[in-house]
Amino acid sequence: MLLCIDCGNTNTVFSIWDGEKFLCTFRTSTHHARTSDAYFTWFSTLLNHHRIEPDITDVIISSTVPRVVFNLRVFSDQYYGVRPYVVGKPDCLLPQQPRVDQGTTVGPDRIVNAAGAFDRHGGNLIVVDFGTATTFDVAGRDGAYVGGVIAPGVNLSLEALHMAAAALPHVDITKPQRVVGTNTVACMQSGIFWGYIGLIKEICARIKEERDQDMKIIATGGLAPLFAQTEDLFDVIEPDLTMHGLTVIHKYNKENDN
Ligand SMILES: Nc1ncnc2c1ncn2[C@@H]1O[C@H](COP(=O)(O)OP(=O)(O)O)[C@@H](O)[C@H]1O
Ligand SMILES: CC(C)(COP(=O)(O)O)[C@@H](O)C(=O)NCCC(=O)O
Ligand SMILES: [K+]
Repeated sequence: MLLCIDCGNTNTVFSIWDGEKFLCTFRTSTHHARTSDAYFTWFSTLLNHHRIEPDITDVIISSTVPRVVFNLRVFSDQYYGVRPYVVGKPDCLLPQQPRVDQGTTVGPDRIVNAAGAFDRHGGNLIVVDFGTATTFDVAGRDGAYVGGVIAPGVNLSLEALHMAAAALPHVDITKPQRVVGTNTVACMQSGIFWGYIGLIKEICARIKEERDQDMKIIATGGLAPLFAQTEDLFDVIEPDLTMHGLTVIHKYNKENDN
């Protein structure tokens, strides 16, 4: 069985793939100081709770936080005797090489999103990923990551208002009833919600225009359904897209004897 680990700047997600389906998905906050033993304590407790006894033979990791990779490698080695594939490292093969400026680093989550989306939908698409940052990851006709857009994440934007302005409270995002808010919280929610609707529409339209092609738009991340409520922004919403991409890259490595 394959353990897929997707480590974002806010949350780290573990999923076990049995070759046909994901058996379970567990989420914890990302902390670079978490030790291999702490990962195991957390993970094995949840597995016991759900009465899952996996036979983990392979591990693949995507991490947007470089510092956590060391402890995840130790975790994989100590507890499963497995050398993990780490997306973005030279010893993890990619089905398609990213086509970006020389010397630039691409977030591994974005490469994984492009691979996962290409596997399900073919080439020429935009993945909108609502994470700590909101990213637009563009995959070309052959499925390669060819670039994209990085915008501040939804919660990050709300937090920034709260941090910088003494009179603005911490608020959670929801769809406001009206555009014109009649209290502080409603005003802030309106700014972020409708601002994001505009941002998503404008960026996707401009990407399509720039590439002179119609492109499928796939959304992932917890907040995708919230924005899809109002308008037809996405062709499809796939919460497990990054995890699926990890299984695709793992399969590619196996098929190529890596
Ligand atoms: N279902 C959800 N509802 C509301 N907020 C969410 C949901 N899922 C994620 N978020 C928020 O989106 C932000 C990023 O989430 P996540 O996808 O875990 O980011 P990352 O992959 O960068 O770690 C967090 O601030 C989190 O609170
Ligand atoms: C853009 C990101 C911060 C998004 O990370 P996330 O929101 O998933 O935590 C991450 O993909 C990253 O650090 N990228 C490196 C720069 C790039 O992709 O061009
Ligand atoms: K992400």
